[in-house]
Amino acid sequence: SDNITLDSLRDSLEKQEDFIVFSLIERARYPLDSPAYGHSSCPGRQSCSFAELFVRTTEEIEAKFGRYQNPEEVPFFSNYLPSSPPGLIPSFKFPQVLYPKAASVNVSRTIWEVYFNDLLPQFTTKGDDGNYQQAVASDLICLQALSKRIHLGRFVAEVKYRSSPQDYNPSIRSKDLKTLTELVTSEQVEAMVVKRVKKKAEVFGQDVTLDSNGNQTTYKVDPLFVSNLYKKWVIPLTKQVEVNYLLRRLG
Ligand SMILES: O=C(O)C(=O)C[C@]1(C(=O)O)C=C[C@@H](O)C=C1
Repeated sequence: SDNITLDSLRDSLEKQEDFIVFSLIERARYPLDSPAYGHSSCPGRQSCSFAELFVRTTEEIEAKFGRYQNPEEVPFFSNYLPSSPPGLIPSFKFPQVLYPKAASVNVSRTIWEVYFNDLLPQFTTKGDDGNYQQAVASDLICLQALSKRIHLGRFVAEVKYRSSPQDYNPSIRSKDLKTLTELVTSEQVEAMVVKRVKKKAEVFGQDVTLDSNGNQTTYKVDPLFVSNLYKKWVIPLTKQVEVNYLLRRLG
């Protein structure tokens, strides 16, 4: 856990951008497919959407096979997860970096709501092609990628705190959200991230054609949508995770 530095975490955040852009591109292959988000029957509960049922069921299987042994992974429906049968998962000791009382900081609910209500209709076309399983499987990949990125804020906060606890302690004690937010903010880094993800969306998502007549470049996902996603949601939620984590750091 001593090997983790702010630079290594920023490196990880940068690599995760590739996966986030690719997963958005993959989901954008299908239209909105809105029936997948309407209600269907859900065992043991009154009702839930087809998408929610798919995510719950997949998380159950992934939990059994050890996905959440890695503290970087955060499920959307932690209440229903089964434990793994003894001996199934090869043993591995993940470094324990997080402060136990702050590790459970979680914005999964917000990510879920923002993704389905705000984001999805923006980067998919209108329409229904019946590929509901494929669409929600791609949604889950996007959701997991966004959640992992945003919840990495817990590790970023831990590393920042360890490097200068004296800077943070007074604001943690007085629960001063404004100062804590200022302390974790680097506007320069944020501007660079937003610019870089736009470029990645341009490079990874441009439609490739051999036709040299039309020189109008088109993209599978609008690069401006991707940079706005980061500016409006991904970075602010990461900072919210950082601040909420710090608030529990002395508990
Ligand atoms: O790199 C950091 O220091 C972070 O805290 C991560 C992050 C981000 O979400 O990309 C968030 C807050 C900072 O203002 C800069 C960047």
